[in-house]
This record gives sequence, C-alpha cells and structure tokens, in this order.
Amino acid sequence: MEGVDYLADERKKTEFDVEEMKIVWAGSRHTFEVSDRMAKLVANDPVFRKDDRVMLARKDLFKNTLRKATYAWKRINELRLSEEEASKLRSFVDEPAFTDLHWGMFVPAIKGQGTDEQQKKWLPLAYKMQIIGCYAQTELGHGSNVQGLETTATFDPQTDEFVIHSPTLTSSKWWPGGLGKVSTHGVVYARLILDGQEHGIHGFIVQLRSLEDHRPLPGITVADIGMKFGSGAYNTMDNGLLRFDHVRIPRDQMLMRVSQVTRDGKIVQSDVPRQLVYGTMVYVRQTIVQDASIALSRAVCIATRYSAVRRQFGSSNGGPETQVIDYKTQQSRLFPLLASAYAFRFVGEWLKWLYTDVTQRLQANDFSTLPEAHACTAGLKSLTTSVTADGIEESRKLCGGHGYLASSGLPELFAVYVPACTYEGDNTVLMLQVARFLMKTVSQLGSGKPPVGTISYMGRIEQLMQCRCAVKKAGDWLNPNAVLEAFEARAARMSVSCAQKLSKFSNPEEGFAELSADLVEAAVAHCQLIVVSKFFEKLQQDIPGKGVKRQLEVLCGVYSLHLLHKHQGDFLATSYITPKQASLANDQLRELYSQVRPNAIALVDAFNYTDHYLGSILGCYDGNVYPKLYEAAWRDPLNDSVIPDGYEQYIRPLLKQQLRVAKL
Ligand SMILES: CCC/C=C/C(=O)SCCNC(=O)CCNC(=O)[C@H](O)C(C)(C)COP(=O)([O-])OP(=O)([O-])OC[C@H]1O[C@@H](n2cnc3c(N)ncnc32)[C@H](O)[C@@H]1OP(=O)([O-])[O-]
Ligand SMILES: Cc1cc2nc3c(=O)[nH]c(=O)nc-3n(C[C@H](O)[C@H](O)[C@H](O)COP(=O)(O)OP(=O)(O)OC[C@H]3O[C@@H](n4cnc5c(N)ncnc54)[C@H](O)[C@@H]3O)c2cc1C
Repeated sequence: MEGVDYLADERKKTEFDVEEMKIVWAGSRHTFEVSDRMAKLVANDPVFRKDDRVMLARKDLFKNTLRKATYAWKRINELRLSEEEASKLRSFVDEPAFTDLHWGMFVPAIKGQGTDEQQKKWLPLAYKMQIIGCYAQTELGHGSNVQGLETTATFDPQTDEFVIHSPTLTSSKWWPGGLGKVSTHGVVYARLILDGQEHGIHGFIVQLRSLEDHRPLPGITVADIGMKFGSGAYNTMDNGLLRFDHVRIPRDQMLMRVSQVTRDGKIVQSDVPRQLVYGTMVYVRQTIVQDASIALSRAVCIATRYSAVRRQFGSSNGGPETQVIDYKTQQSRLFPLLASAYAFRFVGEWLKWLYTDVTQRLQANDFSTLPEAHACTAGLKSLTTSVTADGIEESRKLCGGHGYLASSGLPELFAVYVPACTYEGDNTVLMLQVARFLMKTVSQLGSGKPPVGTISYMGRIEQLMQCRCAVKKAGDWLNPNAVLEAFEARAARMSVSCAQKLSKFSNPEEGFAELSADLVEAAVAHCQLIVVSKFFEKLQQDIPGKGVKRQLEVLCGVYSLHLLHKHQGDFLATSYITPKQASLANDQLRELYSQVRPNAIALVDAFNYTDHYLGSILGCYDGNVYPKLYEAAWRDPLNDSVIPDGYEQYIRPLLKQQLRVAKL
C-alpha cells in the first residue's frame, strides 16, 4: 500500500531524539543541512537515476557517467554551489567518475606539492575544469613500492625541459582513474635524473591530450585498462594505461615545493621532508577513513531495516513469525557493524582534525607531527576499509537470499567498495608502516623524549606491562577506564613482544620481514585502541538531545566489547585479563545488544539517507519490501517477452530432441 510505513512500530520503540542524532552523525547542524539539501536535490532529479546501471554494457555505462558528471557540473554552476555543497552533491550522485580523481587527487597534488607560482598557474584552470587531471603514479610492475617506479624524468639543460619516458613495459602507468578516456593532464610520478644521477621520485604536470580535439599528444599512448570486478560498479571509471616516448615538458612543470631543479640542472632541497612528495596519499587516506563510515552505514542501514521486516520461524497459533532481528545471532553479527559505523564516523572526524592540524604546522615549517599523521592515516585507512569491506559482505549475508539480488544494492556497494582495501596503499603494506612507527617508538622509550599524541600511552609502559584487569562483574566492563586500560595494555604488550623478538636479529630488516605477520597484529591492536579512545573522547563532549548520549554510550560499549570478545586471544595471551573476565565481557556485550534492539531502526534512520542514495529495495525507508521486489523482477529486460530470445534457436530444438528420444 502506498504511503504506509511498515517500520512504524519499530520507530515507535525509539528511546532517543533521532533528529538530534542526525546532527551528531553529520558532525554539525550546518553539515547536516547541507547534506540533507544536496541529497534531496540529487534524489529528485531524474538525470541522476541509477537503478538501471547494472544492466548497461560498458560503453553505455561510461557514456552515462559522462552525462551525469557533466550535468552535475552544470547544476553546480547554475546553482552557484559552494565547494562544500558541490562535493556533497557529487558524493550523492554516487557513481565513481573521472571527477573524483580531478577534485580528489589532481587538485590536492598541485595544492600540496606545487609552489605558489605553480598553484597560481594551474589551479584556476583546474577549478574551472578547463583542464581535467588525474593522479598517475602506479605502474604495471610497481604499485606498493613507490621508490621502485621506473618512469624517468631526465633534465635536458639544452632546452630547459624534462624528458618523460617509459623505458620498459612494466613502467607503463596502470590504474590511474580518469586517465583512460578523459584526462587532459596528469600529475605523473617519475624518477628524476640530473646529469646521469638519480634523485628519487617526484611529481610532474604533464599534458596528455589535446585541448582542441582530445587526441593524445605526440609520444603519448593512452587507453582504458579494461573491465573490473562486478557489473556496473567501478566500471563507470576509466582507469587507464599510459606510456611516454620521450615526451618533453618545460622545467617549471615539475612540482617544486619539496625540491627545486635550477636552470643549470642542479637540485635544491628545501627544508621540507622528502616524504611530502607522498602528501597527496596522506590527504586521500584521511578522506577514505571518513568514507568508510559512509559505506558501512549504508550496508548496515539496509541490513537493519530488512532484518526488522524479514520474518522466519517461531509462529505460534497462526501469528506472525519472528523478526530475524530478534535472533541473538543476527544481533551479534549486525550490531557490532552498526557500532563500527558510528565509531569510524567519530575517528574520521578526529582524523580530519589531525590532518588540518598537521597541514597548518607544515605551513609554519613544523614537521614534528608528520610521522604520527602518516601512521594514523595509513593505519586507520587500513583498519576501517578492511572492516567495511567485510561488513558489506556480512550485511549481504544478513539479508539472506534477497541480499544477493542487485536490487538489494549490496552487490554493487561491495564491488565499488572492495578496491579501497588496495588503492591508496595495500592494507597490509600500510599496517607495516604503522608497525615500523611502533617499533621506532618502543626503541626510543627511555631516551628522554616522551611519546605524544596517539602513542602517548607508551610513556606509561612499565605500568602497562604489569597491570592486571580489575573487572569482577559484567557491569564493570561499562567503565571506560577499564576498557581503555585493557586496549592500551594489549597494544603495548604486543608491540613490546615484537620489539623483543626483533632485537634478537642481527639484521633488523631481516627480523622485520620474518616477524611481519606478528607486527601487523600489533599494528592492528594499536589502531583499534585509537578508534576506541576516540569514541570515548567523543562521549566526553556535550551531546544534546534526549537519550542521544546514552545510545552512543551503548554503541561505544558494543564496539569495544565486541573487539575484546573477537580478539580475546590477544588479551588472554598478553595476560592482562583472565578467562573469567573475558567471559564477563561477553555477558555484558549480550546485555548491550538488548539495549540496542529497540533503537536499531532509529539508529540507522539517523544516517538520513534518501532511498535514492541507498539504492536498495531491502533498505527502503518504509520497509515495503515485497511488492517492490516483485515489481522490480518484472522490470528486468529478460521479462520484456514471455518467450525468451533464443527459444527457437536453442530451447525448441533441445525439447524436440528430448521428444524424439522419448518416442524411441
Ligand atoms: C579513489 C581511489 C583513487 C586511488 C588512488 C591511488 O591508489 S594512488 C596510488 C597510491 N599508492 C600507494 O598508496 C602506494 C603505497 N606505498 C607507499 O606509500 C610507499 O611506497 C611506502 C610508504 C610503502 C614506503 O615508502 P618508502 O619506500 O619511501 O619508505 P620507507 O618505508 O623506508 O619509509 C621511509 C620513511 O618515510 C616515512 N613515510 C613513508 N610514507 C610517508 C608519508 N606518506 N608521510 C610521511 N612519512 C612517510 C616512513 O615512516 C619512514 O620513516 P622513518 O622510519 O625513516 O622515520
Ligand atoms: C580501483 C583502483 C583505483 C586505483 N586508482 C589509482 C589512481 O588513480 N592512481 C594511481 O596511481 N594508482 C591507482 N591505483 C593503484 C593502487 O594504488 C595500487 O594497486 C595499490 O597501491 C597496490 O599496489 P599493487 O597493485 O602494486 O599491489 P602489490 O604490492 O603488488 O600487492 C600484491 C600483494 O603483495 C603484498 N605485498 C606487497 N608488498 C608487500 C610487503 N612489503 N610486505 C608484505 N606484503 C606485501 C600485498 O599485501 C598484496 O597482498 C588504483 C587501484 C585500484 C584497484
């Protein structure tokens, strides 16, 4: 029935002010209002329709994306949207496109690594989209190991130019989004060669296509790399390949904030650390953490609403069957994901602050917090994307068979999301960077330089190595100090144990390689501690609205205790807790699930997602799932005719043959 809210009874159970929770989720009233306005603008515009996407062949799909991206740009200009509004609008269009890389990497690379003069020249062109850019770093043979890139940029002092060249097949650029068919320019990463000597990897602005007819410029070979995982999904993006045959660019197109090359071909290093060449990746990793909470919350919203609609077993006297959300097993799989979505939201908010802080310091030539910013962005990118990718797949399973339908929205969400575990740094490679930072911190303990920021707990290492958990009853696990100490002791002990094992190797690099699996586990423990502690910090803030803070306390409990339960091996092996205390944590967790249950629907309503953005019949706001599934089935092109194409050619002769066999 039109207009009926099938989840109304669920919504009546809510114990908190959902409107206020929407503000908490958005980050501020202003952000909420902008998001809400942009989401509705996109949802109400038929050009942004996306339910047909999985049916389209690649060429049509790509052209459709070009149409939407161009139309979005037109609307942004017509409505004179601010940068914030424009970025929200693009995100609600919800379709990977060349614009993601233009705004998300090309522009930030010029901003972060270009001199003032270079910014003045290139940014206005990019802001007006008079040039379209991509970020061309990865090569066919080299992705994780940036120092292993093979593309060369050789300075020619005769002409005051760099010669960009791809010396081997494996040096072909491979993967950059927007490169395959659209970008006119790229920030290309290459090995700088001056007078026959190598000077490491640097970024160069290179024009790739003519601004007149879009043809590749002389010496440039460029194409799309082909279909990727899933239908629809990331295939809207033209990830590309690119080869250079001695392509010449003016000297001033090397991004020169970190190092400058003079007219006579000498390199001048500024005070800026060389790692700032990697600055765009740090920026994007930070945004990926914020995006993880969005992707996970979408999947959880779908799975939660559908779990309240779906009923299986337990009917007595002809009454309705049990809502699957009432099964404890369903709760123990779903509610930790719900809590993780909120946890990632808050840690993402904090990471954005950290990034802004480090950027301001860098501008004042204070580089002291750069190593921590690198470790936090790398580690949290790795942790949150891994959990989110697994969480989307778990949400699909939580929806049973119907979760496998494209119309559930989950298969496409998964296919679009999973590469986040790989791009911007493979998750294992990034966790090893965190481990390197942890080992360095442990080795410097006692040097008189106290660890600060997210690593400051290491300053209490003696206490953390000796303390024992004081929990006596399940309710004691609700005490934030008990939980924090447990996570700190676990992280500290795992790091120290790795450092002790490492010290037995005469060659530290060999030891690091040998122990790398243990080191990744220690890094994960450290990153989980950051998320838990940032959730507790959020709860210290003034949070208005009836029952809002209480719900967040419950979710924080679910987040931390489900991790404690899942990783109880770590907590037991490091002798911080006893098996009895582990069991009490699990008892408390079960109790918390019961407290989440009546509020579950309202907690996902607080994400404020439109049905358009969710793109899921199972997750639609009114819960009217079955008629919508039935109607959607009829819209499938296969159902355009009763007798399928191919009947005469294949099915009929087959059946005829069966008939002949039967007559024999
Ligand atoms: C929408 C999707 C679009 C996708 C786009 C893409 O995927 S784009 C492509 C994305 N591609 C990728 O993401 C590729 C991933 N790979 C990489 O980022 C690098 O190759 C690496 C970090 C793995 C190794 O780096 P390396 O070989 O240079 O060296 P090393 O390990 O020997 O470390 C030396 C020192 O540098 C430090 N340090 C390192 N990074 C940073 C940083 N960002 N900041 C600050 N510091 C940093 C490190 O801590 C260490 O410090 P220490 O101990 O001396 O005090
Ligand atoms: C959808 C998508 C979009 C992308 N967009 C861009 C873009 O716009 N621009 C761009 O430049 N690049 C882009 N990339 C490339 C991306 O950044 C790389 O794929 C990524 O950095 C991983 O590198 P790799 O492919 O070399 O993986 P590999 O390093 O080859 O990884 C293979 C395996 O080896 C393991 N491994 C590697 N090194 C180590 C180690 N030291 N220790 C232990 N294990 C290790 C990894 O964990 C992984 O299991 C994109 C990739 C994808 C999938």
